[in-house]
Amino acid sequence: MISDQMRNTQVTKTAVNRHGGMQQGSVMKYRAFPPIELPERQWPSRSITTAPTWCSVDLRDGNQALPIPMSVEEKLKLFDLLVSVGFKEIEVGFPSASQIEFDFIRRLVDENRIPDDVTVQVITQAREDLIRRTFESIQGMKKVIIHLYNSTSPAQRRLVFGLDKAGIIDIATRGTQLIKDLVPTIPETQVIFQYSPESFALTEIDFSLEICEAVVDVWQPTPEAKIILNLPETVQIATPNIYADQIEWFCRHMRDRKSAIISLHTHNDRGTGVATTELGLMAGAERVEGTLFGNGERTGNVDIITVALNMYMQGINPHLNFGDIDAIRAVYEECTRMQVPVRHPYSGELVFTAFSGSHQDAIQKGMAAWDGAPDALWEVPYLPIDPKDIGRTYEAIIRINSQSGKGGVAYVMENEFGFQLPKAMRVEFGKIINAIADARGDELTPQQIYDAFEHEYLQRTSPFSLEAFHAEKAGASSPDEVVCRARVILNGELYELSGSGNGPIDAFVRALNQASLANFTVRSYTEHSLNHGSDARAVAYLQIETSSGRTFFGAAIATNIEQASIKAVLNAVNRVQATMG
Ligand SMILES: CC(=O)SCCNC(=O)CCNC(=O)[C@H](O)C(C)(C)COP(=O)(O)OP(=O)(O)OC[C@H]1O[C@@H](n2cnc3c(N)ncnc32)[C@H](O)[C@@H]1OP(=O)(O)O
Ligand SMILES: CC(C)C(=O)C(=O)O
Repeated sequence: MISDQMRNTQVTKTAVNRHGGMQQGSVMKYRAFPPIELPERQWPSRSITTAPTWCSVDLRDGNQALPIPMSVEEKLKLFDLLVSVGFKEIEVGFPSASQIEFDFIRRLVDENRIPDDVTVQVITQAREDLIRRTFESIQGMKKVIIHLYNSTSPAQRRLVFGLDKAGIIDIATRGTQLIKDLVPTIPETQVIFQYSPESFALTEIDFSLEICEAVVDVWQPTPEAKIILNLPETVQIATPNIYADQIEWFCRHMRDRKSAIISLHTHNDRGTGVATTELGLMAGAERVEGTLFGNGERTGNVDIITVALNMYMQGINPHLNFGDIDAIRAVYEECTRMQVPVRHPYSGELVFTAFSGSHQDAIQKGMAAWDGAPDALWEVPYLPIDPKDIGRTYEAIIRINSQSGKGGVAYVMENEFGFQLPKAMRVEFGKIINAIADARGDELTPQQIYDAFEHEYLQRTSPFSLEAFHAEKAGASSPDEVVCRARVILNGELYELSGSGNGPIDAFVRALNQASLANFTVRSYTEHSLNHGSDARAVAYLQIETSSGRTFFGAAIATNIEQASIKAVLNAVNRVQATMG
């Protein structure tokens, strides 16, 4: 008979299962991983000072997570890329998994594609047939890392293997022994042995140590011929400090630390793969397995590029070269059919781009202050590293939309088109661009910004236009005076003007004012050349103030600076007319 209480429990469970959704109230479905007892942990006060040994697992863990695993040709291409980036250890596959995996490894050997300073790694489960097949695949290699794994966590022991701890240790030690027995069959190959207690991070720490020491006892490594103990965070279940504690605990409790290389292999389920890896290094590990851009099972493996460039930005040479990140990304995307998200650290399309005004302003000032000397400290706000170090250009740093400000607009005008707008003009033009971006509700391209500049300042040919202008020194009696003659068209009518002043602009302005064609004074004037060589042109920027106190800029381009400045006067006056009528 079912009691009322049981019936109620069943009803509740059915309801939860049918409707799905997150558990409300007390969350009973999950629990925190127990902390590691490590009262005198050292890692929090350590820092990373040197690069670890990097091992790329793109061609194995990355590949096994792809909807369409890579072909032999794709794997070859990615392998060459990994070598060119500088990886000295590369896990090339799971040779017993498929013919493609096997054939790829054979191509590497038969076509002599493995550089002498690169060691390839192959993975196998602790099963005899798979181990033997693995040995077939590596025949003829000079050096290889054979990577044996079996899962050790309580859940996997119970659910996957149906074995107790002794049974799990037996799988690992028998696998190790078989590999050891087979090594003499490939005397031309130097074999390094790697063991992974898969799901290490979910395993009781003393059992992780017990199984690794059992494997060590079989393999018998020495300080000269070390074993690699790879301690994976196969699935992330805790905050990064727990993994760091696990690594430090393990290193401190090992019997023979000097005969082992401690390796990290983290995933990203909680989005903290980089953090766990960095803390794991602080906790004593000396090797890191991961992938480019973090490809891998589920949320991926740790992104080695991020870890390496995080070191680089702290002044540590990572000994991996990501100097052309876009080319690396292109090969990666082609081979894996994965896409690097636009906000991915260092490599995403938008990660060196600022849309917002205050960021743009600070970047523009930072870039202007940075002198580019090799020993100059990079301190451009909002750009943690110089994009050029990884082959990104400065062009896309500042992009303009309605969140942008005058600094960004000025940056685009200068960097894309060579216009050094005066400070006050930036304010005026910034507002014009902001209004356009707001109205369009879209990003403005540099060309659209230039077009707006041209339309607003350079192409103001009515109601005034200039037919001719000539200025010369007044003569010996007034050496500081300039006289000018100008032919100006206003609303289709030609005016012949003359005036004098302390320079051509002053003379022209006086001529316009004396003829009562306009009424203004000049507030500021700047000029610079626009480009060099035979087609050198000059740009003039001129700010006028009307009798009512309003100011307007005009700008003009011409092959000589005098022409540019006189046209800029009329362009400014035309803007007054267009605005005030
Ligand atoms: C965390 C990781 O990334 S580990 C690497 C995982 N990578 C891959 O699995 C990719 C390649 N794998 C494959 O191609 C296949 O799984 C193969 C070739 C390895 C094995 O194939 P199959 O034997 O057909 O299937 P399958 O993988 O399901 O085998 C499961 C069996 O292996 C056992 N097993 C799983 N892992 C191991 C291991 N490391 N050592 C020994 N036995 C293992 C399981 O307990 C299970 O045994 P059971 O059949 O008695 O229940
Ligand atoms: C085999 C091990 C190292 C692995 O891939 C993992 O734990 O993710």
